[in-house]
Amino acid sequence: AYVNTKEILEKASQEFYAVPALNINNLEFLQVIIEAGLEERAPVIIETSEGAIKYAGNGNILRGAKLFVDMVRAYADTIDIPVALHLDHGKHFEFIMAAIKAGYSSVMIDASEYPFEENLKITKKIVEIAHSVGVSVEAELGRLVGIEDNVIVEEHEAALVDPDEAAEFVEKTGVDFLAPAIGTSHGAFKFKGAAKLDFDRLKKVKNLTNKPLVLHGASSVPQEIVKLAEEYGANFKGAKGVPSEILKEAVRYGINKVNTDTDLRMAFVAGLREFLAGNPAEFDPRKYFKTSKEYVKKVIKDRMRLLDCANKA
Ligand SMILES: O=C(COP(=O)(O)O)N(O)CCCCOP(=O)(O)O
Ligand SMILES: [Ca+2]
Ligand code: NA
Ligand SMILES: [Zn+2]
Repeated sequence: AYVNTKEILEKASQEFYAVPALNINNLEFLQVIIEAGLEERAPVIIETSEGAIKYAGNGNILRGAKLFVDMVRAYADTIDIPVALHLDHGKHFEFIMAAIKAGYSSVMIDASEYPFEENLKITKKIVEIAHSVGVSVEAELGRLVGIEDNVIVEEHEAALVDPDEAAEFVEKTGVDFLAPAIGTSHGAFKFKGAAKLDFDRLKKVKNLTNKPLVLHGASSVPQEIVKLAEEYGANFKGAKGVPSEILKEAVRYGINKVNTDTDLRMAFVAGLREFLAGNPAEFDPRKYFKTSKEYVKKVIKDRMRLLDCANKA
């Protein structure tokens, strides 16, 4: 069934587990996400960035948003696990409104690079609009460090969430779930030294807001996948993610939505490189993504179990 993201996350927050939020840009990732959800009996949160919407719609924003809603609902309306579609990192009003108009379950307004009062004002406006038509809202406090396409934030501006600000922010904006920056970053090259998240801030944000919380930049970048891809020509020197143990701890302290994109991308490209190296004669697009899809599906199923949302559908 096609549901509101808030429904999935409120339950997760009550029961202290988390749900992976899985980014898609094409049909193949959607297919394996749905299969994984059905096999693990897990709730599914699918999300698309603004870049994904541009990509799917050949630059036409409303067409891209509509395409994703129709693709996701074609699956969601025909299966018995809850499925939600979320706009990830909505930074531009045009994309947020297109997602709402197209029928997304929820939208993120990411105004976290602006000063607090500005972020609050912008977020409040989006919440009023979205809530008026039953769409739930995610917002972000603090800044991620790192680069992922157009999700680029200057390193020196990196600032972790201020827990006292979080309480005021949630109170004044009415936002449904919050992404507090606690030390992660987007992409495959996280952390300067050892992987470390600021759990002290996380616990405070949870206690002060009592809202479902979102961890961005949460991919683990499993080394076996990095090695496999490199065996077939990839160059992922220095790739590093969030270790599973740290993710589990984040869930214990109140994280309920775990944004995962890089791990899916790495698994897909490792599988693609391996398949193409071993099948020089293959050119059927229903065949040459086979290994990629198997690897992505396994990453998703493992993460559903790690976050304890398996059998929670
Ligand atoms: O927090 C995350 C995922 O973090 P991860 O990189 O650790 O998987 N996300 O919000 C996903 C970011 C997707 C950005 O994609 P574009 O390239 O389309 O802009
Ligand atoms: Ca941000
Ligand atoms: Na998001
Ligand atoms: Zn993110």
